[in-house]
Amino acid sequence: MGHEVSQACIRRGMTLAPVGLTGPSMPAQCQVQEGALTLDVKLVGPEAPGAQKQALEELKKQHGDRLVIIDFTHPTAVNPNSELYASAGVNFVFGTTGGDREKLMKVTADSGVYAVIAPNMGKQIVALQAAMERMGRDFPGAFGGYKLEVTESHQKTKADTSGTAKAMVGSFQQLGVEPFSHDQIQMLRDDASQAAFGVPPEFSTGHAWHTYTLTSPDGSVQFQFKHNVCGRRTYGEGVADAVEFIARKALEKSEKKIFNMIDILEAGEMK
Ligand SMILES: NC(=O)C1=CN([C@@H]2O[C@H](COP(=O)(O)OP(=O)(O)OC[C@H]3O[C@@H](n4cnc5c(N)ncnc54)[C@H](OP(=O)(O)O)[C@@H]3O)[C@@H](O)[C@H]2O)C=CC1
Ligand SMILES: O=C(O)C1=N[C@H](C(=O)O)C[C@H](O)C1
Repeated sequence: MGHEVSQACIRRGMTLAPVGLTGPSMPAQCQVQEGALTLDVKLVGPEAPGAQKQALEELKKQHGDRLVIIDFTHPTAVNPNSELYASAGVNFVFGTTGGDREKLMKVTADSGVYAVIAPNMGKQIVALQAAMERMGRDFPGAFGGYKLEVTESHQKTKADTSGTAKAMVGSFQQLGVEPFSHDQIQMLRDDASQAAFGVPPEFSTGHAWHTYTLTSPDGSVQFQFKHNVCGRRTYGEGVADAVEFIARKALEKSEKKIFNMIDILEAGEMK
């Protein structure tokens, strides 16, 4: 996702910072290619204590509120990274799923930085999430007694359960489905079950397929909602929308500081 979001931001005319934070197994630098452009990015890993914070503070000194950090890392980095951004006072767009989400929201709110935090940046999926949230609010209990089944398939490197599926389950619960916990979400992470689910093999290293099935108590009525994404380009485009949005909110000194992608869609600012 680091490459995908960098490329999308370059396509929108933004400037990519020459420094990025990374995890323990990454090299000291990488190249981002978009069109005819090739950019070198220095990578700062977590090995040297304080180096990541120092890198952020230097970038902030140079770019002020025009600097937006984009985080697509790992569930184990969700809380340490959000604490790092909060302590360095940098605004951010956060697509990483998992971690302690309540703590993430609290640290961000207490810090006063501007942030977009969302488990899915794909415009049409954000619209589906918004529609399901609204249906849950407008017609609570409309699917009373229905049984929910959720299957999600992602590349085998994905460490956690789909954050999007978890958010959708919240709306189905509002609609009155039988009790359903996140542990009941069926995760597919191996080639054989992904092929049986219909995922094209060329996307085994980057896809997100979700199916939600709701069945009436007597089995006579069934609803199915699906969103199947091959590749990751759609998220990169959503991230570029989020970066433009949050940079503007910071420059305007907006009173509301924390947003999700539904807020951006509702503001008419997803391209
Ligand atoms: N909101 C959305 O629309 C989307 C969300 N996602 C989410 O984004 C996250 C990343 O996905 P993806 O790019 O596929 O994952 P990858 O595993 O391909 O990449 C994650 C990168 O983050 C690095 N990393 C690990 N720890 C840290 C850290 N503490 N600080 C900085 N970098 C770190 C890893 O380095 P190393 O290998 O050394 O650990 C790796 O290079 C997942 O949570 C995924 O669910 C993905 C797509 C869309
Ligand atoms: O890891 C991914 O790829 C994705 N992660 C997000 C999630 O956990 O819901 C969004 C999308 O499914 C892609």
